[in-house]
Amino acid sequence: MQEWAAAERILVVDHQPRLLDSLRLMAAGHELPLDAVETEGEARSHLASGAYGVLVVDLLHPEQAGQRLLQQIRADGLDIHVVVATSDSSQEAAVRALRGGARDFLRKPYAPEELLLTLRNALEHRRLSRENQRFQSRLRRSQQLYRFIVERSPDVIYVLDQQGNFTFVNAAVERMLGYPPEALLGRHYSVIVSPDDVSLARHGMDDRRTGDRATRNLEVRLLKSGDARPENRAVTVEVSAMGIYGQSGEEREGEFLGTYGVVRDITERKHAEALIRYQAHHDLLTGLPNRALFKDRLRAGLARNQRSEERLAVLFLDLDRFKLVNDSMGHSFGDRLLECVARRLRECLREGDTLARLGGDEFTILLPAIQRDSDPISVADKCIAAMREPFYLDQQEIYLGVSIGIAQSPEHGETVEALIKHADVAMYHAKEDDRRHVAVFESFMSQRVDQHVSIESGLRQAIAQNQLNVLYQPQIDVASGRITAMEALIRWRHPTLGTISPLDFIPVAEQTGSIIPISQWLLRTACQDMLRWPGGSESGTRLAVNLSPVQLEHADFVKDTLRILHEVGFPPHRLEFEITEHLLMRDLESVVTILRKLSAHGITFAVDDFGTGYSSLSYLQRLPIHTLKIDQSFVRSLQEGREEGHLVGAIVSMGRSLGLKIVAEGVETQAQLDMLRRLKCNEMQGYLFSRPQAALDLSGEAVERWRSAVHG
Ligand SMILES: Nc1nc2c(ncn2[C@@H]2O[C@H](COP(=O)(O)O[C@H]3[C@@H](O)[C@H](n4cnc5c(=O)[nH]c(N)nc54)O[C@@H]3COP(=O)(O)O)[C@@H](O)[C@H]2O)c(=O)[nH]1
Repeated sequence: MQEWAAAERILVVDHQPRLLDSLRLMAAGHELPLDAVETEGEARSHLASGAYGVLVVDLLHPEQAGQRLLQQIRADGLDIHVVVATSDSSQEAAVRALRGGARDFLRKPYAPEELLLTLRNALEHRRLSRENQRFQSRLRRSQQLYRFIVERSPDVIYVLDQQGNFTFVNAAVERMLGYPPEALLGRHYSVIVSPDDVSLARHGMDDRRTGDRATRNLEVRLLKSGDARPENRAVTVEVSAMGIYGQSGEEREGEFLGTYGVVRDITERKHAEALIRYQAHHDLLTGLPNRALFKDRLRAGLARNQRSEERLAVLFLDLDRFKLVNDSMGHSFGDRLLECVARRLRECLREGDTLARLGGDEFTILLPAIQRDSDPISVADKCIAAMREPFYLDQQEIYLGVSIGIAQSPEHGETVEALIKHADVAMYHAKEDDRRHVAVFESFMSQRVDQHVSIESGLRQAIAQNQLNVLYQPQIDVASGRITAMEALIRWRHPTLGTISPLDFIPVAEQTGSIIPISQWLLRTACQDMLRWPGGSESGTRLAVNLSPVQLEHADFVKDTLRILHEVGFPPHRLEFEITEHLLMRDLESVVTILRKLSAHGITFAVDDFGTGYSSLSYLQRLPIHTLKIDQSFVRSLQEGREEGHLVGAIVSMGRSLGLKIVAEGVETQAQLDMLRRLKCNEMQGYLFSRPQAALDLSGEAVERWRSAVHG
């Protein structure tokens, strides 16, 4: 429908020119927006402009123009307030006029005041009508808006009656819970509430309170429509609800009418919250508890133990050689390996125990109630045995190993921090125990850890700052007095700690990976020294270099070794690597492969500390072994008639039968030398001949001293 302009005009159509003139005068005097025309044609063209809201027409216009104009207005549906002015004073005329669409009727002749009043009323009526239309239209728009908002709301909006039955619910209920709104109308709200939450919902969904006291964000579980069991179809929602009370009109003021509420699906938020909570307490890679959760459980365990006088134990685990695998195989491989490690460790534990990953390759175990002192050690042994088994990942066979430190409460600490720290300290000790890989905390260990820390940080600069040097100790053929080999032994002159034994820093270097650059530096330096040494060019004098198991696991070990020999110009057949039996306990197959590769270039191998490790000797035939070095402990206890004498004799004859050279280590006395000679062991190394010496000290004079020691 047409909107009327604010300033609507009045059109008067009459065949009496004098009347029209007087009307114009009157209109001008009263500032009425009035136009007066005489003919039907003029009237039509004025009306066509759309500017007229009131028409005064004489029905007795000579050519029935008034009738036609009325018909036209009706036919076109024009919203014009028509006032009929006629001299026909009959009642029928008035009725006819009103039927014809007129709103007012004026009898002619009329007084100007009468017309003026009628026109003012007409204009006022028009104004009120326009205002009403505007109001209606605003109302319609706002209703549409509210309907739009309510229907499109992602939240369920509902109204319950006094009994708690739905009287309104928007379409969101179908999206959220699958019920068409009409299916819920008239039904009690409890039909959609999870059975466990019905009493909770009672306080919220049909809450009679209003304002600040009304229910806000009450968490309940609603049920999705469907046949599934309630626990499978619950949706967690947040309900805000309040009572509705009569205000005026139909209802009594203050009368309780029902409840109005909004329901928001917070499933995703709950998931996000749960995930955040989970992330805060778990290691995302392995899914194990993290440090925070481990500490919580340990704290709870300690509190429980205080009441029950039970004891608990903390095991601190650090993987051996993980850093090497991670560096050489890449971090994603390392990550997957850690997942396998976590699974394997988990299988070694009982239900109530906690296995946590602290980060990197460090894990902790909480044994909350130990019965016997030996329980933690049994668990540790189980973990060590499990970790000794190879891992198979991407068609690769990986050997790791683990070292475990143990601290028990109350004897090793009664707080979370003390127990974890002491288990950690014991773990460092376990790392150095090449055989058992497990250690229970003892107070002296703390000092060693401080030293360990300064060794670890100092090692990084040791090469660059020229703090490393090599000493040499000869191996002598006592039959000929000839030096058969020189063993290179590393030393570290620490700027504050003084000279540090390789026994103290080699294990740290192995753990941190710095053994690789250190060993490369030693090989290069020793080869260069040997070439410079006056006796070094004596044909057949070999250079003996100790090999760390960690070096063998380094992917480029063979390539790097051959490169260094080539760069220095040292003949490979003069190099002998000393390996320990413990190395063979790890992964014999890959050790065989690597040793054979080097052996193909002439490099020889000696088994160091022979007799202290591997029980099976079958490896001697599989590996390219050239020399057996009888461990110092056998030599030290060599005394006439003691069992070790037979053992050394057996080693010598077994070695001979395999075509191996036998070297006795740690020979300190003439008596030992004589015994070894009688046992047909002619190659020896030990303080009796020489302590390890710097390259410069290995003069011809020293060599003479050794020869005289041999020949007495
Ligand atoms: N991976 C590497 N390991 C190395 C390297 N250099 C040394 N080591 C290993 O460290 C351990 C301790 O070595 P060190 O303190 O040098 O002791 C050696 C000799 O000094 C000592 N020895 C020799 N003769 C005697 C003796 O008559 N009595 C006595 N009490 N000790 C003696 O024995 C050690 C040599 O042992 P071995 O290697 O088994 O022949 C030691 O395990 C070294 O292997 C290195 O560069 N890399």
